[in-house]
Amino acid sequence: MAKLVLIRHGESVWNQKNVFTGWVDVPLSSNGIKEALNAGEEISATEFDVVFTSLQIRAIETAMIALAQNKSSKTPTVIHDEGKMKDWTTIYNPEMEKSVIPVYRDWHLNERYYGELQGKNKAETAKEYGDEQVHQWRRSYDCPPPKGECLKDTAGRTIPFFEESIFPHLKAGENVLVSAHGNSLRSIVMFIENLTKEQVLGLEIPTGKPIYYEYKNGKLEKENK
Ligand SMILES: O=C(O)[C@@H](CO)OP(=O)(O)O
Repeated sequence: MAKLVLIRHGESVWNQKNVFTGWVDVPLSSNGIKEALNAGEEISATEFDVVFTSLQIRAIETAMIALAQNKSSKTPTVIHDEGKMKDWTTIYNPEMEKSVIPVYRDWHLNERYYGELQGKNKAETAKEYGDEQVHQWRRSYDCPPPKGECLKDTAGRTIPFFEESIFPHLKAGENVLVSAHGNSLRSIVMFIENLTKEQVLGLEIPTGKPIYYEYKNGKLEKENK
């Protein structure tokens, strides 16, 4: 049996300002760092075999801060893969495998691209375009923000990555941590839990709160902790 833990990054400095972020690469706020520490405490007993994050610092920081609390004697280490080395142990000293948890960063897990809304205050945007229109842009499956990605577009990159790069580790019985973003994770949760377009409209993923699944008998089952 293998465990999958999904964590949305802790609060970012633009979450704190209520600003659309998307692909803008902002760090965690001090509250977000606290959330990452708390998440780490919560998952500290789980020994992870591999970690995946987006390319964005708020998700990478969250993973590394959370794993700093881990009971494992292994050290999370970002593998600078750049596609050149599929099996990192061939480049790094194979001995390292005993002391390292590989952390892979990949753009496919980046937050939904928010297009022209990036950098705009969410409350001001709602005043300008109306609450319902902004809700559709933020939470619907197939209504994209201006020049941005709808959730379906985001799923078009997160789900193939999940199936091709993450799932095989679960099948091999490895425990996997994924540190990503509110909407890139909504697209993954929608896929895992087979949610409808209507159901995903109401799906919110809070910052820094781990979501737990177990892989057994060929499928992922949610653990209600
Ligand atoms: O601004 C963003 O990138 C996202 C996540 O923080 O915002 P929302 O939750 O409104 O989709």
